Amino acid sequence: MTDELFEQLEFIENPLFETIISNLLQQQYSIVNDFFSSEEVEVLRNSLLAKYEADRFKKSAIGNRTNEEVDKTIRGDFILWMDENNANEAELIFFKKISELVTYLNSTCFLGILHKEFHYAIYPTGTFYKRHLDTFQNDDRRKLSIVCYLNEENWLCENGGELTIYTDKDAINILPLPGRLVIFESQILEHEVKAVKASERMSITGWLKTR
Ligand SMILES: O=C(O)CCC(=O)C(=O)O
Ligand SMILES: [Fe+2]
Repeated sequence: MTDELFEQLEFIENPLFETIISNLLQQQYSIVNDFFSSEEVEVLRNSLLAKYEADRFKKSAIGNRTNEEVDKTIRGDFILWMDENNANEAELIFFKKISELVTYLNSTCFLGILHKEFHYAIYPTGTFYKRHLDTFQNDDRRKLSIVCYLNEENWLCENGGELTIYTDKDAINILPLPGRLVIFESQILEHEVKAVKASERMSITGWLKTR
């Protein structure tokens, strides 16, 4: 009986996910290049742009959905929440990969992630998101923040828009390169999006949450 159960639950080690876990344990963040292939980034970017052009994005707010306030001196991006239950083909690829990561985290680190929420984001030229923590006073369920960049291949340093993560010792500057995924501890690491100086910065941002 017991043998049967162990057979069914045979565990396959995933080197990429193992790297993410050891990065998180050591430094509370992980940067993964090419988490999504350039083809995957392209379909996701097209999906974002189609919805943006159909005017479905709204001005981002601070605070959570029950307690939100638009303040352009803090953040200037436009967002659209994704609906996993009505996902298009591109979004299904996205959610499948993220779900694999969540399943892995739950089975190896017992993180107890029960929910996830993601939104598309566009930062037009001139916009930014001032230094902040991704948790709310009235809700501490966000455990891990995930950002995935959907920009064109030729994103330049001069375009700005770096994600800066503040650790005890350093400020880590991360360019929003296509396919790059950044994952970090929501309740611990303050971070900011530096002003975009040229072009539009496109991404998907989300959170893995406990109950
Ligand atoms: O786009 C990024 O690099 C980070 C976005 C962010 O910090 C947020 O939406 O809370
Ligand atoms: Fe954030």
